[in-house]
Amino acid sequence: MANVVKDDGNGLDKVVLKTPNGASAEVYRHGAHLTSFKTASGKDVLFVSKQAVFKPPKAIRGGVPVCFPQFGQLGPLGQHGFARNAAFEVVGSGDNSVTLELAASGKEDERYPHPFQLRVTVTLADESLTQKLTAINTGSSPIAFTCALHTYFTASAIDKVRVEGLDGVGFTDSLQGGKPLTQEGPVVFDQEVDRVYIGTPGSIKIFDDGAGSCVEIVKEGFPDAVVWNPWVEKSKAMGDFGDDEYQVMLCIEPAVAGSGAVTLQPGKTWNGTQTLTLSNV
Ligand SMILES: O=P(O)(O)OC[C@H]1O[C@@H](O)[C@H](O)[C@@H](O)[C@@H]1O
Repeated sequence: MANVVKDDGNGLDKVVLKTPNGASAEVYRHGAHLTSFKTASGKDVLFVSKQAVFKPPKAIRGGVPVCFPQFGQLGPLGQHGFARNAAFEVVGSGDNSVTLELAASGKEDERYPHPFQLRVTVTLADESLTQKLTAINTGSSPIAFTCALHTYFTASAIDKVRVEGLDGVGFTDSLQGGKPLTQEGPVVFDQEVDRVYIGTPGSIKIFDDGAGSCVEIVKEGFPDAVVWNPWVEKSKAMGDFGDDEYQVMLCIEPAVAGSGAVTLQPGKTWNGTQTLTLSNV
């Protein structure tokens, strides 16, 4: 069931999805931002900061900001592009799904004077959720973009979490000026982490020994994955993030980043998806 809520209490519109067995998801029109995914078995998969600001154009801290048409600082635009700051329209819904669209005219930001359509479709099932990002070049010249589904996951405690699936994968370390390194073993968190893993496998798993759960991320179309935890000092420096919240979250972000930008010819379409599936371990 897809239900549009006209005012979430902050004056913003959101769409609530529910399955008959009790799974739910919430997607804001602002940024096509997924802010909640609760499974039928009762697990809250996504983290949203208690300090998050629900005031456009500011991006919401947590859930899944859509970074488009630029990931991070990989281009002339502001950090992570402008889609996460923009108002989307609801253009379709099904039993357990909703599609939101940004019809960009090319006037949104003078540093990116290209028309495009960006669609985000969220489909909910009892223990899984799929997010599909579709970009269409609606202009008359090629466009190039990088992007990410900047997914914030909950963690019972950050020292109880390990990320499997990146062993042997090369990454650039954003905390060392983009130094190229290779992952050895699982990714664990005992300090600030800000890395772009390049050319990753299609499945990455987050094991949370404190919660006795595993979230599998299956991605297509996104060659790369960003792994981020702000740790102590960066948490304190962010106004919309609690000082201690780095202990209960981590970001794994399917991305087009280190592998280089996608070039899309006029009239052509690009798709990227991630499916998040919860299981007990
Ligand atoms: O504060 P923002 O713009 O939402 O970015 C959060 C983080 O996003 C991550 O993707 C970047 O790798 C980090 O460097 C950045 O700090």
